[in-house]
Amino acid sequence: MGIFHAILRGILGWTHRETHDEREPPPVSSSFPYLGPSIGLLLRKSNYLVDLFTRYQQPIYTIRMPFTRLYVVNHPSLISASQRQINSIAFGPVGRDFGFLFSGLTKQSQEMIKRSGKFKNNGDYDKSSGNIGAIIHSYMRDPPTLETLTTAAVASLAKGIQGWNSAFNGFGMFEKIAHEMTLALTNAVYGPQNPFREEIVESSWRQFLPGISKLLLFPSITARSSLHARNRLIVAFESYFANGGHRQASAMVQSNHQLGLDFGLLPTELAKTEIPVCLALLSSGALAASWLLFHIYSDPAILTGCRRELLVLAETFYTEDGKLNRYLDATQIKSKCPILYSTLRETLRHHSTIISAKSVTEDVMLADQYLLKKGSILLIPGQVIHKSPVVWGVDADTFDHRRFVLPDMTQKKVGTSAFRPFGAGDTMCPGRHFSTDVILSLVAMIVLQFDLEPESGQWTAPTTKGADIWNTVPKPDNDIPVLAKPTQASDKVQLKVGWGALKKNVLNG
Ligand code: HEM
Repeated sequence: MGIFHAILRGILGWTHRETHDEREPPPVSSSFPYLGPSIGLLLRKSNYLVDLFTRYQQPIYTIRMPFTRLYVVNHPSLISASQRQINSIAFGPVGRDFGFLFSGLTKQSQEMIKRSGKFKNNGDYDKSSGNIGAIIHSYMRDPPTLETLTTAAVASLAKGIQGWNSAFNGFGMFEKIAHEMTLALTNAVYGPQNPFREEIVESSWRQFLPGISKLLLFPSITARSSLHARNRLIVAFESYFANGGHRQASAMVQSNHQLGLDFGLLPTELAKTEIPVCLALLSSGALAASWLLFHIYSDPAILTGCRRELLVLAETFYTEDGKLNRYLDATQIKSKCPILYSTLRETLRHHSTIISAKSVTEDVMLADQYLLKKGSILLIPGQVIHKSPVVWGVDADTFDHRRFVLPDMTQKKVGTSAFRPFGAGDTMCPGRHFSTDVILSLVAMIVLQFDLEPESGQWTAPTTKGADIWNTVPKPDNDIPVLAKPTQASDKVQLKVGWGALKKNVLNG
């Protein structure tokens, strides 16, 4: 066994040296080339890239994996350079293949989509043509669409939070927030026939997610229950479209549906194309909101600061029957509540485990310095840059809720080569404005109405060892059971939250 091990190691080491061009980024050594990094990534996930940076401190390096090279970029100037080379370093192929993998589209449907002329020669999305990515981008930057979606999501959240008085106590905080956010986001996007209103659809979604990382290797064995859950989701979306649910939905869903018809997809295949949309919509917002709540409620100074500025913003008024109410226009939170907004940005900086992944589609020199070979994958681990003392100062590792607040109480601007929770460049998350506004609205509703206390009596940050590598905000290993007590003030003054200035219908609604 020992000899076999030594021979294999020798062969792999030799292959590694012989096939590495010295103009490429320096290789980082592994006691077992090819296999060592695969195991490291499998076990340590995004933390593996942090470990390698801590050990080698390289601005860019090469990892050799079976069948591919990974170039890992850690320095802001090289990150900027890579973001400028959008033709030779593209997200599209990685994103498209990942989308195909977890949506479960048949090979035939994949070919129909690839041949549709909606992608550029390098496999990247053609933003000028209609494809799912391009459609989401266009709607998410269209102010009337954003307004309609955010209004609907905030209304749905307000309704959900109203029910907390009786139903919340004893629930896990992450689970409860995931439920409220899932309903709010999907109600906004899918309209009155939203499939996620059925409990079985929401629970199938949660059952499907952990299987995504296992889809590459023998999924029928390793991800069996996850695949069953995905089938239930596909059936739910198929009947949603068959019943005309999309006709009452957001314009984005209608355009996606039309696109599926243009591709010539059969109804079941067309239903599958909603799986990547749901993944983009649902995978990070609830986790970000929950971590934000954790930081706010575990530190009295943050809670006081956020609550105070929200109370200043909320307008008090009397209803027709003479009752005192308070109205919060959630469109104002980002600009008028600098501490809350900064705490959200710090939460994203502190917790984000984003690894931006791009395909190298032709041989290219990065910053005139490093050769990147066609067919390789370029990775930018957000965690390394988000915790870099060079970028953020000596306290880069600590949580400072005022990090983004300037002395005049405006927000500090930070470029996307340093602050990357939403990625950057051409493929920067199109849902960032929508989700930021929805998260801030939800957290404002809770902060103004409830005191959250952990059942254990002490706030302890959960570990995240089991979080999936593809997720940009990590899932905790265990939930935090909490008690939600209405604040003293909320007994006397009823709160209403809406998206937009106080309207007549709010008074009696
Ligand atoms: C806190 C919530 C969210 C976070 C942290 C987040 C983060 C990200 C990140 C890091 C990327 C990759 C960007 C890159 O590699 O350059 C991404 C892409 C994307 N996100 Fe989000 N996202 C969030 C919410 C949303 C929502 C609500 C939507 C709604 C539709 C959405 C839609 C997308 C889409 C479609 C892409 C792919 C973009 C492309 O390929 O061009 N995201 N997101």
